Amino acid sequence: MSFSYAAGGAPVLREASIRLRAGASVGLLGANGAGKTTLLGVLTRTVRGITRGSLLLDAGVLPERRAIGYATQAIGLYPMLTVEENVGHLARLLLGRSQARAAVARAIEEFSLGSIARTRVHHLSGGQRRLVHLAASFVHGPPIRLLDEPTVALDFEARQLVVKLVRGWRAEGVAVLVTAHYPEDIEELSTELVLLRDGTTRDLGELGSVLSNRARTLSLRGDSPTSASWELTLATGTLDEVRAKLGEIPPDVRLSELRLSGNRLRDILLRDPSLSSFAEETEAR
Ligand SMILES: Nc1ncnc2c1ncn2[C@@H]1O[C@H](COP(=O)(O)OP(=O)(O)OP(=O)(O)O)[C@@H](O)[C@H]1O
Repeated sequence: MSFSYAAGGAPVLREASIRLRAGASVGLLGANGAGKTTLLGVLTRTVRGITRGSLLLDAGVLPERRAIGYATQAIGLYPMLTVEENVGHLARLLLGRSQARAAVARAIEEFSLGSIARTRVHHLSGGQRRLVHLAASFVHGPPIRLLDEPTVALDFEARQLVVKLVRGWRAEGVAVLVTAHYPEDIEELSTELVLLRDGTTRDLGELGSVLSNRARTLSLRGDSPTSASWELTLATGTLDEVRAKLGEIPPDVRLSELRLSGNRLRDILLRDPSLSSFAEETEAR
């Protein structure tokens, strides 16, 4: 499908398609302004503009609105209401009074918000607000969950909680679509990758296969804090290649005595492939 914000305006999305599956999580990659939020808006019908074609989710057409939970990038909470009241407001709207109470209790527990449940939102930190926003967005337990930059402002513990929750949702069969600015976050939150560039989506496949095509990196670092020039990084495809490189070091030299440009070797680091190097290369291309 394609999408423009105004008639006659340049399309933000040209050839975009997305396939979400129960129990899988698609990480949507793309530079600032690539159109990720727009794509989520089209999926949820929350943006106004000119859409051509249709977006299909799995084999069916877009399901009923309540089947989708959308945690937008911008936090939408009532600052003068408490955490419980904010989550409860959405629960009543989406589920009705009879089911709302239990759903709110579940969401408060799931997002570890018990200690601040009766605190007004305007007293909360940015990270706490983000968690409340996520809890409210998914209070109705939708089978499809879209998360636009869910890790913004979260500290390490809160971020780990979100990663754990998303993995748990997948295990329950929820279909997830997530955007994040840091490749590490996408790596932890996704099982599949889609790249959005020039308004066109490219299905990159499963995260595991994207990473298995990446090189391991072997770094040998010296003990001079001032000189960066003698950090030696060898990109290697397999562990055998790393062993072969190490094998090039004469056997009578102990690694601890190895000198690089006259400096003593301090540590050897073998890094597994990660999405960071992939993202850097894709953005440069
Ligand atoms: N309401 C709007 N009206 C007109 N143009 C818009 C509107 N919202 C976004 N755009 C434009 O659409 C393009 C895509 O924006 P979008 O927010 O979807 O990108 P993004 O990939 O989510 O970016 P980021 O990573 O910075 O969040 C940008 O050029 C932006 O200026």
